[in-house]
Amino acid sequence: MKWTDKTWTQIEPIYQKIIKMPFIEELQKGTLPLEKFQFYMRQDSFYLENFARSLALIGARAHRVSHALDFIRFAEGAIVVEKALHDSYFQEFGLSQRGSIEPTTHHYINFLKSTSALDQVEMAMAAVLPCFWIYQEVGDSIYKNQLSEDNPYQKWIDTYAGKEFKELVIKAINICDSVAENCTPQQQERMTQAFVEASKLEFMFWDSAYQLKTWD
Ligand SMILES: Cc1ncc(C[n+]2csc(CCO)c2C)c(N)n1
Repeated sequence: MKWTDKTWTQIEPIYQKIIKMPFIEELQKGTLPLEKFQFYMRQDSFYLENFARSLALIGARAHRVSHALDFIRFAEGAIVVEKALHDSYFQEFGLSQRGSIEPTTHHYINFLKSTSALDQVEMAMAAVLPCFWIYQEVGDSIYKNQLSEDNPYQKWIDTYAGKEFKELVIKAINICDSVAENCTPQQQERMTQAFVEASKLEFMFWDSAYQLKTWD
């Protein structure tokens, strides 16, 4: 059994909880209060910038040059493609400043940075995989179950439900499976742990946006 198949079954309960979150259900219906989406977008803009730096660092540390190139391209994608989504929403919703990094974003960013700098590169690859894979599953699930045709969050949905994004995710999944093959069972277990932790942080990221959770 592939490492990714085995590992996804571990986070299936977290994924099921994510698709039933009010943030996701209301995003799907288009009824999510603008204030909550704006909070999410502002925090996500900090997240993306730091996530891209982690991807570039993983690229630099990858053993195979083809993986280095893939991660450098992922890093570029995080800045170019998703930043464009942010810029258009920042403009559309009149967001001028992003404010400051709130607790969950702070936690997630620092988890990614320390994992990609200090842990074995295979663990770092596993830690960034939920960011790709969960977004693709959530994007697909929203797209399939969508009722409203006039959704202010359609651009967000289309970014993650598209064919292009799916190909990117398959690439990230295949890289993890190929590095896992050369790992010991203990190392594979540590990869799984990093994957599970990042999945919990994905849940928390949406939950904190829904609750507008700040340091104060
Ligand atoms: C909290 C949070 N987690 C994941 C993503 C999705 N995402 C961000 S960068 C990237 C890879 C390259 O495009 C992906 C899939 C997000 N936007 N915000």
